[in-house]
Amino acid sequence: MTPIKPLDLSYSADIQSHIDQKTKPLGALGQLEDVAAKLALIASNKAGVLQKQVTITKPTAVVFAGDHGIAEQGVSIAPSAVTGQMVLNFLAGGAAINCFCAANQIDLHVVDCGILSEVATDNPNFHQQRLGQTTFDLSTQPAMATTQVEQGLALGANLALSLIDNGCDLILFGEMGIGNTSSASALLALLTDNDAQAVVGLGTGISTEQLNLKQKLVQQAIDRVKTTGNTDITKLLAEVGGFEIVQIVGAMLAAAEKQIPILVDGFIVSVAALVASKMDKQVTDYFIFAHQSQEQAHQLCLTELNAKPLLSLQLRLGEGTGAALAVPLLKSACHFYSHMASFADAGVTV
Ligand SMILES: O=C(O)c1ccc[n+]([C@@H]2O[C@H](COP(=O)([O-])O)[C@@H](O)[C@H]2O)c1
Ligand SMILES: Cc1cc2nc[nH]c2cc1C
Repeated sequence: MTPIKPLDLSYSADIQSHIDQKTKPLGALGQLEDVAAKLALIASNKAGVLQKQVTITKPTAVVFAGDHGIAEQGVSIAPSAVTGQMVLNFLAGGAAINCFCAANQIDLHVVDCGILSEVATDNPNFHQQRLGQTTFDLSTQPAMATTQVEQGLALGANLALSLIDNGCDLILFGEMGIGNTSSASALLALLTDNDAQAVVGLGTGISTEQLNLKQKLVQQAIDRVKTTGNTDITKLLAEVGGFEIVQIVGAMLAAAEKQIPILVDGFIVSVAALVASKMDKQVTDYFIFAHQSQEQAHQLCLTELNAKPLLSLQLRLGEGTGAALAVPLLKSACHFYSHMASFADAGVTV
C-alpha cells in the first residue's frame, strides 16, 4: 500500500477567504461551510493549485456484502440467508439504497465479499470478490486467516481504483451483512479498549434476550483476542472482522491515496473507517461523515474519529443509505462554493 500523502493545508486560508467573501454573514452556512472547505482542500491538493470551483460529477455508492459465522448464534433478527436475498434485491433495484441512489443520481455497485450462496448475474455493477462463504464464528475462533485479510484489502483497493479510473469523484461506502454489528462492535472494543457493554447495540432491532447473548458473545471474543496479545491491525481484522469490512478498509485507503473524498455511512462503515485510520492516519483527511446512526456505539466511534456527522435521522439500516441522503448536501456545498456571489460581485456592503 502506498502511503497517503498528507493534505497541504497552505490552501486553507485562501479557501476560507473565498467562503467568507460570499454574500452571507460569516459562518452562516454552518457545517456546509466545513464540507465545502474540505472538498475544496481535497480538490486543490489534487490539482496542485487553489480551486475556486468544485464539483461532484460521478458519486458512486458501493455496497459491500458478507456473511458472518456468529449469525448462527441468533444475534440478529434475520438468518444469514437474508444477506444474499438483499443482494438480489439490490441487483433488482428494489432496496432503500436503490431508491436513494436513483433519487440523487448516484451510481450503485454491489460486491459479494463472501456471502452464503453465490449470485449468478451478468450485471456489470456486480463484483464477485469472495473471500470465502462466510466467516467463522468470531466468538469462538478467528473469523478468517490473515491471508484472507490481505487478499480482501487488495480486492477492495483494486475495485476502488477501477471505479476512480472510470470517473468516480466521490465514493460512498455501504454494507450488508447479517451479524456484522457484532463484528464491528468487537473491532471497536479492541481498538478503543472498551468492553462489550459499551459497544454492543440492537443492530437490526433484536430483543433484550438476544442483546444479552450478543453482549456475552462479543465479550468472549474480546477476551479471546486479548489473551493472544495481538494488537496488530491485520490480526485484529482476522480475529473479529468481516469479509465486507476488510474490503471496505482496503477501498477507503485506495480512494484516499487517489485523493477522492470518502462519504462514510453508519456504524459498520464508521468502524471500518476507524480501522483504516489505524493503518494510515492520513486517510481521515478524506472522510466526510454522512450521519449519526441509531446504533448506540456509533457515537463512541465518531468521537474516536473526531467526526461531526451531517445528518441525524435515526437511521439504522446500513446499505449506504445515510451516505446517499447526504449527497445533495455535498452537491449544495460545491454549488455555493463555486457559484454564490461575493460581496464585491453583488455590490452588497455589510
Ligand atoms: O449502518 C448502521 O448504522 C446499521 C446499524 C444497524 C444495522 N445495520 C444493518 O443491519 C445488519 C447488521 O445488523 P445485525 O443485527 O444483523 O448485526 C447489516 O446488514 C447492516 O447493514 C446497519
Ligand atoms: C431486511 C434487511 C435489510 C437490510 N439492509 C441492511 N441490513 C439489513 C437487514 C435486514 C434484515
